[in-house]
Amino acid sequence: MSAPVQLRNLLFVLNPISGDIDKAQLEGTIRSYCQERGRNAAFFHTTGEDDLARLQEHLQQVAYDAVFAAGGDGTVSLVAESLVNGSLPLGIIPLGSGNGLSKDLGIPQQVEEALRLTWDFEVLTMDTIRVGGKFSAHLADLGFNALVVERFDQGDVRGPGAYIRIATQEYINYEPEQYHIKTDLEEWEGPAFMLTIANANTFGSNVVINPEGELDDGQFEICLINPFPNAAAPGILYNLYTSGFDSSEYTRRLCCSRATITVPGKNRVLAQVDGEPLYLPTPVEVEILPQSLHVLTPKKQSPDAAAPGEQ
Ligand SMILES: Nc1ncnc2c1ncn2[C@@H]1O[C@H](COP(=O)(O)OP(=O)(O)OP(=O)(O)O)[C@@H](O)[C@H]1O
Repeated sequence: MSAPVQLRNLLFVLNPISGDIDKAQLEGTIRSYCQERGRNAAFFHTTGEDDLARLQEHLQQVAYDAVFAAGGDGTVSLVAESLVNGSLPLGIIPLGSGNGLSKDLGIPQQVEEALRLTWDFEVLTMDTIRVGGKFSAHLADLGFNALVVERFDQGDVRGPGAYIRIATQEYINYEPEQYHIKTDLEEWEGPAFMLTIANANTFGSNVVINPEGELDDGQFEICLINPFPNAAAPGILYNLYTSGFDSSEYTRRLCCSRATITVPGKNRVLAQVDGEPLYLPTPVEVEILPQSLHVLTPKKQSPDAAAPGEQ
């Protein structure tokens, strides 16, 4: 699987509802940016219904050199799944409220700067994960955060303020679940406040749940936050925002390439997968798909000489 050196025909998958940006204007910006650099831009609009099947069908009918997700984490995950195990690279134009994977990849958060990936890029071939049969490119979890993501998804208010308000309300009465985890390397059993299955490092909120995790090492991490007394909460939060996940006595990470997660007494469990809440049947089987997705990332050292349009 190798990506073409020059990208000419580009598909932009747009989520009309993500981000607070005018999409007609955005299409115009993308179209003229690409035209000026000799690229062709086509657009695919998500509807919220059958988007994966429709996109896969479209990609079978029309040949592109790369597919860009212009939306939030959900749109990025959708486009990534349509490209997994294929030869086309994924580009990301971050528009959502979190944009976790784009941040982990070092992609600029401004549209005009992210568009530079259409002509100036490196290709990373990263791992992806299957969690209970669902595709995940970034982070999935069971426990407290999954509950907050579900409540957030059901509410009308967006943004970090709404997320923090819901998290504070839910924290007061939250009862941690008991989990049994069997990986290809070890076994763990106990209660957990939160259990994150991490291919990447950082949530869109900038919480670093999996410091040092590599996107292309053929492994994923299960990051556990064990139940903790209220007095320990500020310290744990501080660690999460300062890449200090491993410094707490209440946290632990299991590194593996396969795992079975059982939740005693439950035949399904609430999860969030790449930002989307859903129920997974238990036991939850998790496996890595090594080096299964090409992604466009900014060049580490862009040559000053290469001007737009020269490629
Ligand atoms: N045309 C549409 N109408 C309604 N919902 C849509 C449409 N297109 C996609 N969706 C839904 O949008 C969600 C994905 O949103 P996305 O992640 O792109 O943006 P976001 O929620 O604003 O960002 P973030 O995930 O970063 O918070 C999915 O649940 C998908 O089903």
